Formats: sequence, C-alpha cells, structure tokens
Amino acid sequence: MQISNFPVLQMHKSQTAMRASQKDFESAVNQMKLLTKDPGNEMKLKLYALYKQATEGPCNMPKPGMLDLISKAKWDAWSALGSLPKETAKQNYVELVSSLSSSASSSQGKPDADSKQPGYETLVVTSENGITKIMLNRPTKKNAITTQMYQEIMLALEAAAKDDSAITVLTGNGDYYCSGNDLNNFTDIPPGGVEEKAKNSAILLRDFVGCFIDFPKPLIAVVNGPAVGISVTLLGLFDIVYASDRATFHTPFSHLGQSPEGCSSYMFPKIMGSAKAAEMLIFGKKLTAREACAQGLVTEVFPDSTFQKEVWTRLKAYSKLPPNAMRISKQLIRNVEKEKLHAINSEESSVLQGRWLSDECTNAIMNFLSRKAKL
Ligand SMILES: CCCC/C=C/CC(=O)SCCNC(=O)CCNC(=O)[C@H](O)C(C)(C)COP(=O)(O)OP(=O)(O)OC[C@H]1O[C@@H](n2cnc3c(N)ncnc32)[C@H](O)[C@@H]1OP(=O)(O)O
Repeated sequence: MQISNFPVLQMHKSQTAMRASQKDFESAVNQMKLLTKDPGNEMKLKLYALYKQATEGPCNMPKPGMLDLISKAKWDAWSALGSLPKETAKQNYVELVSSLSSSASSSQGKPDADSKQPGYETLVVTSENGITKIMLNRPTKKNAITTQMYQEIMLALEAAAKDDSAITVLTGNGDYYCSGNDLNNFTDIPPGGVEEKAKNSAILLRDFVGCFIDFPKPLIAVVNGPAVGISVTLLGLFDIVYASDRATFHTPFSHLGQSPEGCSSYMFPKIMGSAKAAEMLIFGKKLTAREACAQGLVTEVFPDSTFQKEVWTRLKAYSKLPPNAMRISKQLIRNVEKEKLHAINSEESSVLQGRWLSDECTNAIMNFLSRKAKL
C-alpha cells in the first residue's frame, strides 16, 4: 500500500472531542496526505476501512480472490465494520488520525535546549535560551511554501506551543523571508481534478492560518528580506514584527487573479486603515520596510548590516521575562477576536477556493510557471 494513500492529520483535541463535522473529516483526509512516517499496515487498514465506511457506507463489493492479498486485506477490514453508520465511521476516522497526530508531534518531542529538532525537511527548528526558532529553509526557492512546508510549519507551531520556550520566532534562511505560496503547488492535480485540488487547498489554508490564530505564546516574525503573499498577510496575526531595512512587503493578489488570506481582509484595514490596506490588498502596492512600519504592520526596522545582532539581543532579553505572564497578556490581547478571526479565515479560504478555479488565476500561474511573468 502507498503511504501517500494514508496521509497524517493535525487535528486539535477540542475538535475531536465533539462529533466530527464534515469539515473535520475533510481536514483529516486532506492533511493525511503528507504522512512522512509509515504508521504500519494495521493502522493503514483501519484508516482505509473507516474512510470507505464513512464515504460509501457498508462494503458491498465482491470479495477479491485469495491471491490478491492487498485487495483482500482491504476488503476484510472494510467488511469487518459491518453496518457501522457513516457518521460514526467519520468520527472514528477523525479520532484515529488525531491520535496518530498526537504521537507524531510528541515523537518530535520536547525540544532539547541548544539543539536542532529532527524530522523537518523544509524547516530548521531550534530551541535555545527560551526561544523556539522556526526557520523556512528553501533559500534557493526564496522560501516559497510548498504543501509539505505548510504541514511542517503547522507541526512546528503545535510543538512550540507545548515546549518550554517562552517565545516563538518565524524567520527565513537566505536573502528572502518568504516568496509566499509555491506556485508549483497548483500543478499537483489529484484524481478528482482541479475542483478537488481547490477544495483541498482551501482546507489546508484554513487549517494553516488557524494555527496562527490559536497560537498561545508570543509569536515574533524576524523578516530578514522581501516577503510576498501569505507570508505578508499572516503578519497581522504576529505579536511583534521586526524587519531588516532590505525587506519589502508585497501582496500581488489581483495580479495573480487571487484574493487576500491570512485574515488580512480584516486585520490590514484594522492595522493601517482601509485606504492603505486597499492599496496593498487590491492594487498590490509593494511597501518598503519603513513604509510598513509607518503603517503599523511592522514593529521596528533595523539596518540590514546589524539586523540579526540587534534583533536576537532584543529577543534574548524578552525570552527571560516570566513566560506565563507573557502568555496571559498575549491571550488577553488576542482572545477577544479569536472567533471572529476563525470566521474570517473560513470565508477567505472559501473565496480563494473559487478564485483558484478562475481563468484569471490559472493564466497568472501558467505565466509564472512558463517564466513569462514575475512580480
Ligand atoms: C494553501 C494555499 C495557500 C495559498 C495562499 C497564498 C497566496 C500567495 O502567497 S500569493 C504569492 C505567490 N508568490 C508569488 O507570486 C511570487 C512568485 N515569485 C516571483 O515573482 C519571483 O520568484 C521573486 C520576485 C519572488 C524572486 O525573483 P528573483 O529574485 O528574480 O528570483 P527567481 O525568480 O529566479 O527565484 C529563484 C527560484 O525560486 C523560485 N520561486 C520563487 N518564488 C516562488 C514561488 N512563489 N513559487 C514557486 N517558485 C518560486 C523561482 O521559480 C526560481 O526557481 P528556479 O527557476 O528553479 O531557480
């Protein structure tokens, strides 16, 4: 059996405690696609059977021949569920995947002080001096975010939320902070076609942004260079944004036939006023670091030559403040709007699902991929 047929899920315990919604189920199925560790054949069969029961009901397929071992094992597992109702199968599927997810994140473990955490291919995650640093690590691709990278960032945030560090930092390796969504993500079309791709991407986006909305500790962006697309829009959900004076902030959504995400349709007008937000989000105006700071999106700008030294000195001092007090203060500031932000996130994701199917978006992506257009 292919591991890719049994992708892993990141699901919050609170979601699984209640009855699994269709969204939870779809989210589980979508996120399971990026399993990096084989959960073993027994688990894969259980997941397969629950998935089939949840989507098709009781097994009424003819029994495969004895020599077709894999099909027979799958058929046996599905048939063994008898007349289990679809809703219960869905719930069991979500819970099973959630338990896989918890063991995956606990196996990533509590980060050792002063150590690089294993298990990430697209990130370098370290925990040192009370600071967990999540560094995007595709410098040759300007840290464009692949599907795998979205998943790894979610895992890293979930682990950071639980570890001993006082603050969490997101930054980029190389000359860019991040060039946004990797446009090649759109070329990996599943058997269900572009509609399924758009639907899966919307679920991934919603879950990804949701992790930032819910992140419980002070979250700091160290913007080491230009930032594009989703890496800019998310900044409204950070508690501090430090930028090198080399950084720029660009959200070319209209150019790409797309629309804002990361709760920026709400946070940007709130932060900088609707006129300035419109210039960025509708017209794709690129801001310098100093402009972004003047508009409240960036906390402070540092000269590039001393950026790393000054920022890390500052962060090391902050990381020694009482962690619980910082956490509680953050939550007081942020929790008031959590529900609203989740609703905005869902709406933005669903609007984007439609945009991804539009000619405007398809043409823009084709242009980039065929190298006719750059930002
Ligand atoms: C779950 C889905 C959520 C979706 C939500 C998000 C929306 C967004 O984020 S929209 C923003 C998408 N980003 C872009 O449109 C940026 C596209 N990239 C560029 O315009 C340029 O690459 C850039 C201006 C960033 C840098 O230009 P250069 O300095 O000239 O470098 P190169 O273009 O040569 O880049 C080097 C290398 O990296 C690849 N690259 C860079 N960015 C991306 C990207 N976003 N997606 C895919 N690939 C990217 C670029 O193609 C080059 O690759 P090679 O040619 O193979 O070397």
